[in-house]
Amino acid sequence: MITYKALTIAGSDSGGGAGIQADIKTFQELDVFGMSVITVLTAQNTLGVQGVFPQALEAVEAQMDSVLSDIGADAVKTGMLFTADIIRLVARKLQQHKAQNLVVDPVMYAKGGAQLLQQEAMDALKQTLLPLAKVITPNIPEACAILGIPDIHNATDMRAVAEKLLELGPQYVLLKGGHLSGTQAIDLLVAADGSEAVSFISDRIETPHTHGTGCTLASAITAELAKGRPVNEAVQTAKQFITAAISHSLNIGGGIGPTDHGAYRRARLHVLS
Ligand SMILES: Nc1ncnc2c1ncn2[C@@H]1O[C@H](COP(=O)(O)OP(=O)(O)O)[C@@H](O)[C@H]1O
Ligand SMILES: Cc1ncc(COP(=O)(O)O)c(N)n1
Repeated sequence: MITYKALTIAGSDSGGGAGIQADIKTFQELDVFGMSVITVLTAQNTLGVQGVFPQALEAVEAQMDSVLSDIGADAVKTGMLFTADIIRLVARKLQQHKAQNLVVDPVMYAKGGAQLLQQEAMDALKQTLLPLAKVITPNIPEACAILGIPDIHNATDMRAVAEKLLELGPQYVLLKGGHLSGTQAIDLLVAADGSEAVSFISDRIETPHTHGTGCTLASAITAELAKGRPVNEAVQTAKQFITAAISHSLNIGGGIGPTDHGAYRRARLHVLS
């Protein structure tokens, strides 16, 4: 029986691989009841982003009030927010509704390069949203853009970058290493309470089809936090989930295909049967 509830506040990806669609699929696969607040509609496919349509602030506010005043959420994730006004509104409403277990994925670019956060929204992200987060999940280019430093190119530099991000106020930083080269995909978790840094390592899978991997990882963390799991365990399950999804990624469309959100469940059923 599903007893836990998770909310995603993010952009819609018409192509189904990232954004709200990836998040809801992931919540469902991890046995958590999924809800959504849509901030932006994107016209998007495997080839790129053809259109970006931010929703009216009243529409974002009304969705948040509807969901959080009645159903509530055990954990909340934010993804594509696009404008400074939407970021400030979302931060204010999260505080008003005393949202628990907030995961902030500071989405800035799509895999094809399209901009998913306006340049002038960076300050609002840093000042209003990151300090509310239990976990933030930047990839390396996002982490370096937030800090205003040049991109890093090796795993040994990840620790310093992740620790610098803690100064912005989140309780945990999961710095994702998917953008580095090398035979492994390494993500690093650091905590503001001074506990040991932990690396989550998988083999790097040779595939171009990684559309939505960041959204999927962050929503899997959110689902596990909704169940009351500690952050370390939530990230561990999420890393297994995304690794299975990338291992079975889908060669659909003519560009960067999505991952298979059902692969983790099927692998577990196979082991259990
Ligand atoms: N080729 C790959 N093989 C295995 N894991 C990967 C690969 N690419 C990314 N990952 C993992 O997918 C997740 C998303 O990572 P990343 O690509 O860095 O973020 P984003 O999707 O936000 O750009 C991370 O857990 C990362 O380690
Ligand atoms: C609506 C939306 N949100 C987020 C992403 C980023 O996707 P990724 O997980 O590949 O970084 C995207 N392409 N579209």
